[in-house]
Amino acid sequence: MDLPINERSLRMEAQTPLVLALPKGRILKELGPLLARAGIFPAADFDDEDSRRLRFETNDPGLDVVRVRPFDVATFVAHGGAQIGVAGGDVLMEADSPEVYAPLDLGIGRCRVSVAEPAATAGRDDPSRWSRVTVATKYPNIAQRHFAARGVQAEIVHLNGAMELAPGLGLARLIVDLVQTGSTLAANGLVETEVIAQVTSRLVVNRTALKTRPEAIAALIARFRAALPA
Ligand SMILES: Nc1ncnc2c1ncn2[C@@H]1O[C@H](COP(=O)(O)OP(=O)(O)OP(=O)(O)O)[C@@H](O)[C@H]1O
Ligand SMILES: O=P(O)(O)OC[C@H]1O[C@H](OP(=O)(O)OP(=O)(O)O)[C@H](O)[C@@H]1O
Repeated sequence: MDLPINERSLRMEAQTPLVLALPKGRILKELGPLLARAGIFPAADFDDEDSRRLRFETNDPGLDVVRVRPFDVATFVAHGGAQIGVAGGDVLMEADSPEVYAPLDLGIGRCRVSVAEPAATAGRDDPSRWSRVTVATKYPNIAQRHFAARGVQAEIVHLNGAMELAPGLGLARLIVDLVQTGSTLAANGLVETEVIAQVTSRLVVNRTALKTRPEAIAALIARFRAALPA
């Protein structure tokens, strides 16, 4: 019997593996044990840093994983290329996408997004009297929103790393960056002056996929939830 086109495409979609986008780097290292407790075992070369493959099957024929840069997890999930992913709260705040739903805090990648400035000048004048300030950051949206809420216009110098160098080299007065132990700031003569947000990594889901494949996605969320430490 011929099925109507909509029903046919829904059935085909239900047979396609879900794609889980995972961030390369430090979060992936912390995520390993959690994936194992959730019963998700990617193909053996997933852990091989020399492998050029980016998409991997798992022990579950209904689930593939892709390994992408941390910021790109939000983009893949927002566009529906990956239906589910793991992203830091910093990345989610920066992307601020209505298509990305974050139902589960995984409690890993714990740090904060903060403002920092040179120890030598910190506290010298009153920030509430500034009308503008130069800020070096890889988080232009977070920084702009943070200062705009205080009536200060942030002029952003967009860097992808080593923000801590910027004040000393005259690129910006302040930085907005991640802080965990504070040792990177201290090693570069900076002090944390304000915490903008606490950060952990979240399980994220594409909102449309949540409607089109609700059972498969709910089952995966439940597996991650059950894998969290009590
Ligand atoms: N010092 C830290 N302590 C704890 N979590 C951190 C720390 N630095 C980053 N994170 C978390 O890990 C995520 C990925 O950071 P990581 O440093 O691995 O990648 P990145 O250097 O930002 O990525 P890229 O390779 O694309 O530049 C961040 O988005 C944040 O949520
Ligand atoms: O407070 P701390 O414990 O010192 O951690 C903070 C540092 O960690 C992150 O950098 P990362 O090590 O990921 O290097 P990156 O700049 O290449 O992203 C962040 O950008 C800080 O530089």
